[in-house]
Amino acid sequence: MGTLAAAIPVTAAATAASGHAGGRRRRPRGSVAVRCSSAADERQALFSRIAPVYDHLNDVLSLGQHRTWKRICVSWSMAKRGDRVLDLCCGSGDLAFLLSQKVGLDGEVMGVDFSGQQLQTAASRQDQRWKACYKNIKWIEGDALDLPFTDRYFDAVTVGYGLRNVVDRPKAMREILRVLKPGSRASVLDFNKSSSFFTASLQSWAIDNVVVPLASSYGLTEEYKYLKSSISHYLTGEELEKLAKEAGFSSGKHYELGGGLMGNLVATR
Ligand SMILES: C/C(=C\Cc1cc(O)c2ccccc2c1O)CCC[C@H](C)CCC[C@H](C)CCCC(C)C
Ligand SMILES: C[S@@+](CC[C@H](N)C(=O)[O-])C[C@H]1O[C@@H](n2cnc3c(N)ncnc32)[C@H](O)[C@@H]1O
Repeated sequence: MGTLAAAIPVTAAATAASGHAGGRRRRPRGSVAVRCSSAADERQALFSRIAPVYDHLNDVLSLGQHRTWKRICVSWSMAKRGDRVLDLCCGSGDLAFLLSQKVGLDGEVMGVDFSGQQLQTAASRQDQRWKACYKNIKWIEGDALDLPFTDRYFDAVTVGYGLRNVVDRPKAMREILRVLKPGSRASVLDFNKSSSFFTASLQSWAIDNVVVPLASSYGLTEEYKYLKSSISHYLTGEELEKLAKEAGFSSGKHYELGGGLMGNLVATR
């Protein structure tokens, strides 16, 4: 049974955003975007379940390194002061907050995620932060496969650990292309599906022997076991570059980070 997937504003500000988003793409009157994918529902539920401890476990399990990888992802998006940018699959907002500092109060940041719980975490983090620029962020509950924005709307898009988790990656890349202005970039950070036996073995060992056991102490064994299987079903850097070109991007280049444990695709429209 699918559930309604629509840009349901999380806050009053987001209500404005969905209006400011250049208007939604028009659907025939009376129609709704219905997500008929139990896999998507399961992932939405998974990320909602882990929302309360997500940030903490990321910091502990990566020894804070994920923040470095996210800064690189945002830097490579080429977002600059005054830009209108999208953090897709924003979760608790790490990349959106980094983008906010890049674009400043003259710019706009839209954080989109289909997990209301993740967005609630993001919104409460925003309330607790003192930097004035963070007022330029709006959180929108929406689906990466059916973005509530008009064509050529954004100057940059970031996706942090999101593309691996969407159920239709080619469709997600086509949506990202659609909402990007010509010549603009998508910067897609995720785990690297390494061709190096050593790196792949280290990554697998760390997840089996550190990540999952610690997650188990929070009652999240299955959620973090999903992490390992999702990486095994992800795309290699070369396949990500091909995915970008097939979606219509003029170029796509994948760079390994963190000794090959992570990777970042930079795709230019
Ligand atoms: C920010 C990171 C992962 C986000 C993330 C993505 C997912 O798809 C998940 C799916 C299910 C549960 C959780 C997640 C999730 O948290 C990357 C850093 C956090 C990782 C959980 C830790 C990865 C450890 C590395 C394999 C080894 C690090 C070695 C060294 C300490 C740098
Ligand atoms: C691992 S988290 C990444 C969060 C954040 N970008 C970060 O870097 O920490 C993946 C996020 O993608 C979201 N997500 C997965 N599929 C989605 C979809 N089809 N539409 C919107 N969000 C989606 C999940 O709800 C989750 O918050």
